[in-house]
Amino acid sequence: MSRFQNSTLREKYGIPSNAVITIGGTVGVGKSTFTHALADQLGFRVSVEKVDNNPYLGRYYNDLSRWGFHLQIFFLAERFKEQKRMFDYGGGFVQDRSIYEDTGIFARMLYEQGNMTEEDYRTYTELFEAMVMTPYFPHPDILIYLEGSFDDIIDRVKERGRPMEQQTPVDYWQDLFGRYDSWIASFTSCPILRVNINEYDVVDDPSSVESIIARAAEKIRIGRATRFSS
Ligand SMILES: Nc1ncnc2c1ncn2[C@@H]1O[C@H](COP(=O)(O)OP(=O)(O)O)[C@@H](O)[C@H]1O
Ligand SMILES: Nc1ncnc2c1ncn2[C@H]1C[C@H](O)[C@@H](COP(=O)(O)O)O1
Repeated sequence: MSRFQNSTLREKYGIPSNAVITIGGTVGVGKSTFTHALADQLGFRVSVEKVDNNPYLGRYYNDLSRWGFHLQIFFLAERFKEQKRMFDYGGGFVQDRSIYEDTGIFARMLYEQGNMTEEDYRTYTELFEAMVMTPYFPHPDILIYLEGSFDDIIDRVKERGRPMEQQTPVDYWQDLFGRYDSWIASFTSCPILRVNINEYDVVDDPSSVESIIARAAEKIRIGRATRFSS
């Protein structure tokens, strides 16, 4: 079905055609799968991460401290280009992972683990802040945060089978999981909808995604009303 045929579901729940919906959550939780399912249901475009042609990701997993800064700069540049693309289209996007996770989770984790120097971390943070202050960076209308048990998520990482992730020690995923948990508890940059991965089934029960759309629509409506009235 084309994006435009599906826009009736967006209209049914009153989601503005220029909305930007970001999907967050730790590696393997199901963001990319959910991003495509949701975009299909709403008739929105997708904004996805560069994994297959990423020149640093494999090297990063082999040596975090050697390639950590390079990878963060690469992802920042990619997300900025995507941000500009979404801005140029005037919204209507579902985005796979927010830029807030790069800075608030990954870059910070590298720094706190001693895998990024203080100077590099400061340079990265200043670059991020300068980018966020441009007109291309309105906050998304909502962050749909996917969560589940650590064991279920690790099973998904194994099932997906990216070699570089399979050989990464479980401590890395455990640290990331804990950081996501604390990060989302204090996240305030835009409205949040927390969704447990057991609440929906994109393959066998598409109507479960519709109920998430209904809940997200309400948050978007309230978020916009609050933003535009203040
Ligand atoms: N709702 C779901 N039910 C079962 N498996 C899923 C579901 N969503 C994703 N998966 C599987 O879990 C793995 C990770 O999903 P993916 O969307 O790539 O996660 P992320 O983008 O968060 O890293 C993939 O193998 C995918 O097929
Ligand atoms: N900012 C990041 N730093 C380190 N690693 C990152 C960052 N953003 C994404 N990644 C990694 C994690 C995964 O191996 C791939 C794709 O992410 P996914 O959560 O599977 O969509 O890139």
